Amino acid sequence: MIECRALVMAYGDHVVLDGVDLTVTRGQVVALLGPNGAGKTTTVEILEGFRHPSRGQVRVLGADPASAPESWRSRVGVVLQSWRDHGTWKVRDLVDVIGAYYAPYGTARTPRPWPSEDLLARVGLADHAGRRIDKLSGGQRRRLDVAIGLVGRPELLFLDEPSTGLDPAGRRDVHDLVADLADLDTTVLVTTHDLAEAEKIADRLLILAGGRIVADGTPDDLRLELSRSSEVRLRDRATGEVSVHAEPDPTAYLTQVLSCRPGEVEVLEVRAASLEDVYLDIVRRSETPDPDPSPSPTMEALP
Ligand SMILES: Nc1ncnc2c1ncn2[C@@H]1O[C@H](COP(=O)(O)OP(=O)(O)OP(=O)(O)O)[C@@H](O)[C@H]1O
Repeated sequence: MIECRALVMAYGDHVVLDGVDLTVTRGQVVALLGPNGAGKTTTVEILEGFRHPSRGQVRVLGADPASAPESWRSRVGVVLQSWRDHGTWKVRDLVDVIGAYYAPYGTARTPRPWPSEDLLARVGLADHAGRRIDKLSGGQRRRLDVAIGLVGRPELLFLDEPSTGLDPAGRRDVHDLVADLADLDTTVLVTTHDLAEAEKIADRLLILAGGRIVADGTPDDLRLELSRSSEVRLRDRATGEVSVHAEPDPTAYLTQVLSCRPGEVEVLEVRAASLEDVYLDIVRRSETPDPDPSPSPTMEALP
C-alpha cells in the first residue's frame, strides 16, 4: 500500500526527513508518532501527493503520488483537521455532493460512494443528517470529517489526529470505527500525539524523530524490546517488608523467587515500562547525540 525508500525532505537548509524507509501492507492500521516538528505532516503530505520530496522514492497504491491520476486519488481518503467550509450546508448534502465525485470510480467489488445514510449512521451522525454544519458541536464536526474521508470507500485512509476535540464516548466511537475499517480491508495511516489512542487503534506504531523512523513495531514489541527492566514489588508475608527490584527478565526472577521462597511472598506486583516511558526514551535518545559512538542496542533490536 505504501513504500518509501530513502525519503529526504528539506525546506531550504532545514532537513526534516533524512532517509525515511517505510513499508505498509494491506489491512494494517499504522500510527505515526513523533514530537512536534518531527515531520509527520510532511511525510503524510508527500504520501498524499500534496508535497514533493527533495529525494527518494515513494509509491502509494503502486503509483507515484505526485503524478498519479484522478482514479488513484479516488482510492485514497484523507481526514484533515476539522471541516470548516460550507457552514450553511446540511450535513447530508455535503456528504452527497462530495460522494458524487466518487461515483465514476465505483466497481462491482467496491461500489462508490458509500451511501450517505449508512455512512452517517456509521459515524454517529444519523440524527444530525439534516442539520447545518455550523450548528454542529466540535465532536460532531469531527465525525463529519471522518465521514468525508470515508465517503469514497478508500482502500487507504490518512487520518490526522482522529479524536481531537471528542469526548470519551466520541473517542470510543471513532476508535470502533477505525477497527471496523480494518475489518473492511481499509489500510489506515493515522498521525496522533495520543499514545493511548495509538496503542488502542493501531496494530503497528512508527516513531519518527531526528528525520528517521527510529522505532517500528506493535505496542507490545516496543515495550518488550525497548524496556530495559520492569519493576517488581514483593511484600514478605511474615515481616510485611516491601522490596522493589528493577529486573530485565521479570519472569525468570519471579520463577526463582517463588520457588526459593514458597509461601513467603504475600503481595507481588510487576509494572512493565509504559508505552509513554518507552516513547519518551526513544525520542530523547534519537534527538540527543550519544557520547558513546557505538550504536544503541535497543534501536538495533527493532525490526
Ligand atoms: N512549508 C514549510 N516551509 C518551511 N518549513 C516547514 C514547512 N512545513 C513544515 N515546515 C517545518 O518542517 C518541520 C516539520 O514540520 P511538520 O509539520 O511536518 O511536523 P509535525 O511532526 O507534523 O509537527 P506537529 O506534531 O507539530 O504537527 C517543522 O520544523 C516545520 O517548521
